[in-house]
Amino acid sequence: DEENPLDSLPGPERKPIIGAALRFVNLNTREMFIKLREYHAMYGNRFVVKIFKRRVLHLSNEKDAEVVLSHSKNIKKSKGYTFLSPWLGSGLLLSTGFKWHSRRKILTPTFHFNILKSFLEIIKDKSCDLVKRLEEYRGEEVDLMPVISDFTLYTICETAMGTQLDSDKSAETKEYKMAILQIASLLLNRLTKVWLHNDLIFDQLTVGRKFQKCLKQVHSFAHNVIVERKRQRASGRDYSVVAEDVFGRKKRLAMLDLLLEAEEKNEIDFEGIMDEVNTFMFEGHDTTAVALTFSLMLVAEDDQVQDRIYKELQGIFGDSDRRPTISDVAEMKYLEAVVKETLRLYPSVPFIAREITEDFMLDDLNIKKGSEVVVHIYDLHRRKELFADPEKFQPDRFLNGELKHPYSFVPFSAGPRNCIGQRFAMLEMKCVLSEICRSFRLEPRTKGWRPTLVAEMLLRPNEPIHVKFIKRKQS
Ligand code: HEM
Repeated sequence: DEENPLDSLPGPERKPIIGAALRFVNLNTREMFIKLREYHAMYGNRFVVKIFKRRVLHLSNEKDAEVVLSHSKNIKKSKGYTFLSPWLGSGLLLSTGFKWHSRRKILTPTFHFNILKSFLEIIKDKSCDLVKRLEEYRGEEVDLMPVISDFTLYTICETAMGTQLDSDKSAETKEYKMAILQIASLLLNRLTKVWLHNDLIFDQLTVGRKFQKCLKQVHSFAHNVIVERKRQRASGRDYSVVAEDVFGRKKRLAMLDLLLEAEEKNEIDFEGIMDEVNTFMFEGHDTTAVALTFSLMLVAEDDQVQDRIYKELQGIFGDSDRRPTISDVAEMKYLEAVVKETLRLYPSVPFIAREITEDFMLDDLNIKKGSEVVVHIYDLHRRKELFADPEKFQPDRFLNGELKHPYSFVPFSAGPRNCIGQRFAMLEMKCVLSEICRSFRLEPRTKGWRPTLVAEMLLRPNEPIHVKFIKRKQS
């Protein structure tokens, strides 16, 4: 084990050969989250955890985050992400090098303003359905996560693949929904259990077999949707305008249509389209679901914030019950600050991990090829040097002037590998929150209560979050 400058940094005790391995044996995801916060408090914004030969540098200050995230060469995801590859293949999240560059170029126009405008039509419909679903609770407490997850899953499925999971009751569709929900949690479970990392062991166990079954269902569903959409395009119908679904609703543009256009120009092949569709389904569903759940929790317990949101919406819509346009959404400045402040406190992606492929300098510290670097967005967002009274929910901080540093707030990451779906996500979150806040007054189950947190790949509440939705006016 050769000398490495990282060994000069603080961190948990490095025993000969095993390093700090014993400290991490048998920790569940909640304990792991707490342990890393403890290390951050003990060792500061740069510390190293060495396990056997693996050195992981943990960072949580804005200057270091800038150097790492803006690096143009060190864009390779770290080993932890490899468990996702049977599902996402070499889709945008996982790919690197030339493949990543060319895919990023093809996919960027998918999130262009004009295309987002057409996705807003789907988001509005799904938001309306969600409001109706919340009405059915008649002011009783709602366990948010499952209800909100359905909303984000239905929304991404229709925008990504043009498929309606909610109204299509076929067995295949139901199976797909179950499989998508299960597959992500099986993967995260694997990530946090060292003995499941080995493929041979994993594949033999029930959890591994369940994973394979879900994987097959998810892949075969996506495959069939793509083939069907391709067939329709080949038959000469302009799918986005003419075709109608089984309910007589006009089919709308989906991300898949743009990928099929790219295929017609030989920019991507069938397998590539599968990978990207699966990647959108994975990245675009849970991330927004947790962010919306935390937003609703925070809004429900802050009367002042809720009044200001409502006032802003009244200013835009008056007493009309028309649905929001893209320029209405752009006008929701206070609501945007609420979403940002939620993402500051509860960043859906709490850390970003890279495998270093080229030596680089962090000030005077040489970070060598082969090391891993983790940027802790959760701790960065809570630095008191950057955000006064950091534990407090204060949306105003995003209205009053500039951030102290461009890398002090990075819920969507930053630099070349930032989130390609961030404008879509903000549009979706603002649209649905505005529809909810126009229709209901929110109340928490217990004021001041906060869930404990677990960080798998996403930051999640460890207990259910309950909110009451009290109808504002009878329709
Ligand atoms: C609140 C919602 C969201 C948050 C907080 C979020 C956050 C992030 C972050 C932090 C990354 C960088 C991950 C890394 O470097 O390891 C990322 C990447 C990505 N996100 Fe999002 N995301 C959200 C929603 C979405 C949506 C709705 C989509 C798709 C429609 C999406 C698609 C992607 C893709 C494809 C990447 C990989 C980009 C690349 O590597 O070039 N995300 N996201």
